[in-house]
Amino acid sequence: MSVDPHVVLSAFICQILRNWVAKMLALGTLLVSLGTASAYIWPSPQLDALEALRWDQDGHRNQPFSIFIEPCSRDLFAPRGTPSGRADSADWIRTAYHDMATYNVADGTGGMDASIRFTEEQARAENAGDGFAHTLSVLDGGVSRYVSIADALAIGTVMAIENCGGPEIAFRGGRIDAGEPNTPGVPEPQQDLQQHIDSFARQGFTQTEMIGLVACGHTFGGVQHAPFPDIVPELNDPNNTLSVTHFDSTFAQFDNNVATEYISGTTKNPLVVGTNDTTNSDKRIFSSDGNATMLSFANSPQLFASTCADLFARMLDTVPRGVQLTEVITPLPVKPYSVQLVSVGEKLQLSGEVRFWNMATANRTVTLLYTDRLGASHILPTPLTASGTSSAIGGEVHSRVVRVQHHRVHGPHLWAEVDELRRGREGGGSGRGGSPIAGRFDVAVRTDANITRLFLQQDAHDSVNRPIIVETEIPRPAAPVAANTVYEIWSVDVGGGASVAYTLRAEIANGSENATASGQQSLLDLGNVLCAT
Ligand code: HEM
Repeated sequence: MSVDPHVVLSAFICQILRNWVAKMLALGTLLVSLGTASAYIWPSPQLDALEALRWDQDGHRNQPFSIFIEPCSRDLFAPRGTPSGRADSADWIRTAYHDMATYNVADGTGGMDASIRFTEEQARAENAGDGFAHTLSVLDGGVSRYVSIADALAIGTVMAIENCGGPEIAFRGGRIDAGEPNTPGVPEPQQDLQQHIDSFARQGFTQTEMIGLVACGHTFGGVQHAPFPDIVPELNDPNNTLSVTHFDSTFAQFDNNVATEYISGTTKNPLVVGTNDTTNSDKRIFSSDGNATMLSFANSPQLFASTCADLFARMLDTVPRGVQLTEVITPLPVKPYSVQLVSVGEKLQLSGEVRFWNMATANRTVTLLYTDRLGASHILPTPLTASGTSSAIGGEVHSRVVRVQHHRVHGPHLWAEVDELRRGREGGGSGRGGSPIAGRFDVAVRTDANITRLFLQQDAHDSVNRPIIVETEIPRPAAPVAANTVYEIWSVDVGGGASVAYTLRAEIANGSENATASGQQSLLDLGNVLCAT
């Protein structure tokens, strides 16, 4: 049998990965000195996925969210594309708040756990409107085994705030999706001030923080006529077809107008100047400290922004007791993507991309280097080509992606130099399996690797839509199928489905220990690492 040249799993690849990780650990001090103390160590499948969703927003390798809030007044669900007066960005922020607002600080239940996705919660009067269903249908596009629905909602919220003029929000990942609806508890406009103070206390916020969080949220969006006909009228306005009375004059923009207009008495906020005083909850809340907090926001856009940055982050980090969030996820200065080592005859070919965050400008030259097994350094002969730029936070920060293709390599260490700055580090190796059309994996396994189990993992959803993993065994061949003197081939047919993503994993008997290592790529681009030694 001939060896599929696209398949290789080797001790050599593992050596690259391990050396790379060791170097990244050594690099830790440098990362600290670059001001990215919380940058994690690549590779980490979960953090890689969260980092990409959080930061690779526009341009090259853009992730699925930001286009839905560009421009920030965009309403994907507007009837026949009319200017509806609504905005996806406002929906996402309100959805996150309503998901969190069930939190009970006393018993640790509720909080950001995507329980708002249950129709039972959405049917409650406290969750009037269809913005929750709209939001989740869009943000579902970012959910995977590494990104929970609640994490996707949190990232969408961060983007909506940041990309629409707001401050940078510290984002942590690791939220866990609820398996059932939470106890009700979202505040409603007809409740009195004491009920709101008590409600926010249960959620973990003081009265002053309540004023802040409501003002921060209500710098976006407004009240729609359909779900709240007793609060706002039908507008019969072709430029506001869903009759939304906005909280301030800039409903798709983060700014302190919600405070300046309130303090100056020009506000049209329907929860302040509504004709029915019973539902004027913003008025009662904003004035509950003699307007001191709102005055401070009106006087200082900076104070408003920094207060909102803190409160929004706390809102998103309010999770059920026992859920452990990650460190704040900052962009990795150097991040490899889709790094693959492919066997071609007796050689290995390296290809892939490296993202340089805010570092490699068009004027800089990027060089990849590697050391061979004897420790000698070499420069990859062909200069790297820029394959695009990506950006985040409304275009404030940019990364540059360079592509390395088909360089033959012989050594285990690889790193990047950006002009005089040596900061990048090398990527792992790869196995690449099967044709997406035929849906078959042929995996070359080292005969001396002592693999006890080889299997594929595939994303799926459980009965309440939480991401789960389905496993497919790759059986040990009944009779060894030798590829050459070093490898034998294990195979599995996975059926059709060109766009299915798989992770290839192995359990390896190492004395009495089992070890598992993995990476994730699509079937078309399986850039994985399987440590088989
Ligand atoms: C006492 C507390 C609160 C009450 C009574 C309240 C009430 C309301 C009401 C009645 C609406 C109209 C919804 C619609 O028509 O679809 C609304 C919209 C909104 N609320 Fe609140 N809210 C409160 C707190 C908050 C907080 C703390 C946040 C976020 C931090 C927030 C964020 C939003 C946003 C972004 C919208 C606009 C939604 C859109 O335009 O689609 N609210 N709120």
